[in-house]
Amino acid sequence: MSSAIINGKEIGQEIRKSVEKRVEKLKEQGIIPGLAVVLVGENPASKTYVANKQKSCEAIGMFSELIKLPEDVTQEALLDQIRGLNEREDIHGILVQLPLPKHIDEEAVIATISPEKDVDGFSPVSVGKMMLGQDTYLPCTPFGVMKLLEHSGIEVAGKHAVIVGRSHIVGKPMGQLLLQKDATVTYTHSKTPDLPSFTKQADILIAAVGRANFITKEHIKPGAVVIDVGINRDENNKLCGDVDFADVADAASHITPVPGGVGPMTITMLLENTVQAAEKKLEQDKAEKNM
Ligand SMILES: Nc1nc2c(c(=O)[nH]1)N[C@@H](CN(C=O)c1ccc(C(=O)N[C@@H](CCC(=O)O)C(=O)O)cc1)CN2
Repeated sequence: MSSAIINGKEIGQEIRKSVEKRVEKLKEQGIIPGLAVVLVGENPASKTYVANKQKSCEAIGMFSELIKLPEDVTQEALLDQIRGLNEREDIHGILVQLPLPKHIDEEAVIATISPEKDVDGFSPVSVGKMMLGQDTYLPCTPFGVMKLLEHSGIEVAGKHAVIVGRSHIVGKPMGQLLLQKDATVTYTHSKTPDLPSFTKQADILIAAVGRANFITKEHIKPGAVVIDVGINRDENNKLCGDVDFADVADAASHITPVPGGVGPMTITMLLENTVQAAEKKLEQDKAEKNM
């Protein structure tokens, strides 16, 4: 069997074109959607992701501002920066690049971002709303996976989705979004005994465990859709996912590559969420004017 490769770069570009049109519309009404990106320290991967986020914003006419803080910034100084951004009229979305240095309380930082500007969808308010199926900003990576499935014509309802991984930013919300589309969801993780006995039941397998080439053919039911959320380096320092692509490709009906699969969708959905935030703010301002 040969599998269809889901091209996240292409699908992401298509979505970005429609987001760009919405940016143009906002600009006609005097609004430039603005994203503030807070980067703490010198983590090389984080620096690359942040640079890509800024470049992607600028490419579709959005405004982006980088707030670069030293590795030893205090918790209070970081919270002050976020409180300041919460008040700014020209900033519609705020994100704090993760991971943060160990001395910083990540949960407190995320909880300080105003829910109206939480375009990463990580704050307790956003997570609660997502769980309840209410209107909110969805976390960009799981949101991007849902878009990949939709654009690839993959039906989710009635399917058995198995998630490998239980992180707050990918695994947990991923299962929730699939559940909301009527999939039957099983969560597994690095400590699940006899993992293949679970993953082999998956019509849709989401690998988000953070281990290079961890998922092999023995984990896959023939014809399964395999979505690789991992971003790792192998023993030769080559970028790779959680799925051993060469081993699994023939068994899967559809598969995402790394790079070029889920990764580009994460930034695409960040653009979508930020434009949504600017649109909501405009509507709110109009409603207040008419009161
Ligand atoms: N505040 C956040 N922090 C982090 C998030 C997040 O969504 N919000 N996710 C990850 C990192 N990340 C975005 O921040 C991210 C990772 C990877 C990619 C991507 O496009 N990957 C490319 C390969 C890039 C490369 O060559 O290294 C791909 O897979 O094709 C985008 C965004 C953790 N932190």
